[in-house]
Amino acid sequence: MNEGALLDHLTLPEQFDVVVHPVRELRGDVRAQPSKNYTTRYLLAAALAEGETRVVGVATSEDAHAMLRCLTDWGAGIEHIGDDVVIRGFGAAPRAGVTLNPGNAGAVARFLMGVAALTRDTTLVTDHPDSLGRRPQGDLLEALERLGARVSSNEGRLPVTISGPVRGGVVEVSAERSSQYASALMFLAPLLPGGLDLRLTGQIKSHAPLRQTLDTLAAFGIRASASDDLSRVQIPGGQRYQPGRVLVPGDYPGSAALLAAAALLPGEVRLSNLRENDLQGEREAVDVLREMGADIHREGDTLIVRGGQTLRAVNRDGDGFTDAVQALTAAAALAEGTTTWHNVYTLRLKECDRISDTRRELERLGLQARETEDSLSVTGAAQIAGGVTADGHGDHRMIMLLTLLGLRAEAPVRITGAHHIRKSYPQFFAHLHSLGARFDFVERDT
Ligand SMILES: O=C(O)C1=C[C@@H](OP(=O)(O)O)[C@@H](O)[C@H](O)C1
Ligand SMILES: C=C(OP(=O)(O)O)C(=O)O
Repeated sequence: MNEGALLDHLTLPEQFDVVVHPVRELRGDVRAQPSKNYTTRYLLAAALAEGETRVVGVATSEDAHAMLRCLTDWGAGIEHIGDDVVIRGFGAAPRAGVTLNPGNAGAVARFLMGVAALTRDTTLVTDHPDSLGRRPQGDLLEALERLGARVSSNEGRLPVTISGPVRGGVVEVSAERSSQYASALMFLAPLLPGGLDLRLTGQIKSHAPLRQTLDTLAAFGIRASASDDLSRVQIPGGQRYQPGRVLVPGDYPGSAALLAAAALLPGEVRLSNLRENDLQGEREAVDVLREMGADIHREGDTLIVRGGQTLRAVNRDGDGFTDAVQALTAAAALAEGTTTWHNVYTLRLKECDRISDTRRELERLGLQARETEDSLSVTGAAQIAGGVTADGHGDHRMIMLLTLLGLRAEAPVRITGAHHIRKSYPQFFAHLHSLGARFDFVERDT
C-alpha cells in the first residue's frame, strides 16, 4: 500500500487527534473535492422529483451521507454507481412518521425541516447535542407555524417534530441568523398547492447560498422569481421537480483552505475543478488572498498558487464567504498587520462559536486576536512557535485553520478531535499529504 492510500479517510482511525508537522514547501496537483452545498441541494431536489435523477460526482463527506441517510429513511431509492448517486425520488410524498438524524449537518437539518411540512409528522434528532443540538432553529419553526404546521421543539432547538400539511401563501422568515431557513422554505414551496411568497426579514445574511438554492430549483425545472436583494422570493405552487442529470461542481469552501495553505508556503500548487463562474461565495477567497499579496492565477478551471510571498492584512466584510473565513484567518495570522473580518456574527452560530473559540485558539498559539459581537481581528506574526495542543472544537473549519498554522509553525501542533474534518472534507489531510505535508494520527478512544 502506498503512503497516500494509508492516508485515505477510510483507513484513518475512527476518532483521532492529528499532529501537524512544520513543512518547508507545498508542491503538486489536487482536484478539488465535490461541493458540499451543491451535493446537499442536488440530492434533496432529486428526492423531491418523481423518477430517477443521476447526481454526478457526489461529495463523500459526513454531511452528504447524512442527507442520503435521511432521504432513504423518507423513502427515496438510492444507488451508488462509482462516484455518482442515482436517486429514485418520492416527489411530494416523503414517508410520514419517520425520525431523521442529520448528524451534525446544519443545512441538511434545516432543509429537511422545511420539507417535513409535506408529511403528517416527521421528527428530527441529532447525535451531536453539543454542536447541531445547540444551533437555533426557531426562526424556521416559527415560519412553518405561521404557515399552519404544528411544531414541537426543545426551545427552538433539536429534537423537533413537524406536522403538516400546509397550503402555502405569504410568509415572513428571518434571514438574520442563517440563510438556511429561507432555503428550506424555498425547497418546500413548489410542492405546496399555494406555493410561497417569501419575505426575508432582518439583515439578510449569506446571500450566496440563497442563490445556490435558486440555481438548484432552476436545474430541476422549478419556476421561481426573486428581487435583486433577495428580500422577496416568489415560488408558484403545484409544480414538480423534474428528474434528470446534474453535475456537482468543485467545492470552494474546502479549497479555500488548500489555497491559503499554498499561499503560506513556498512551492507551487495547482488546484483543478474550480469553475470560474460559480455561485459559491467562498470563490471570493481567491480575491482576498490576492489582495493579501498571494500569487494566484487561473487557467480555465485550475487555480495555480505560487506560495511563500509576504502577505498583508486586509479589512473585509466576511459574510459573503462565510465558510472560508477560518481558512483565511490562517493566512491573516501570518500576514503583516491586523486583519479584521466584519459582519460575521453568524459565525457564532455554526459548529462552534467561530468568533470566540477562534480567538481563544489563536491566543493559545501565541497570536493576538480580538473580537466584537460581529467581527474577528487577528494581528499577523512573523513566526508561530507551535509545540502546543490546540482544540479543534469539533469543527471541521477550525481544524482546517489550525492545520494551516501547524504547517507554518516552528514545532508540531496537535489538534484534538481532528476526525471532525470528515463533516465536509474527508480527504483534507490526504490532499495536503500529497502536496508534501506530514501528519501523525493519534487514535482516540471512541
Ligand atoms: O445553505 C447552505 O448550504 C449553507 C449556508 C451557510 O450557512 P448560513 O446561511 O447559516 O450562513 C453555510 O455556512 C453552510 O455551510 C451551508
Ligand atoms: C457551517 C457549516 O455547515 P452547516 O451549517 O451546514 O452545518 C460549514 O460547512 O462550515
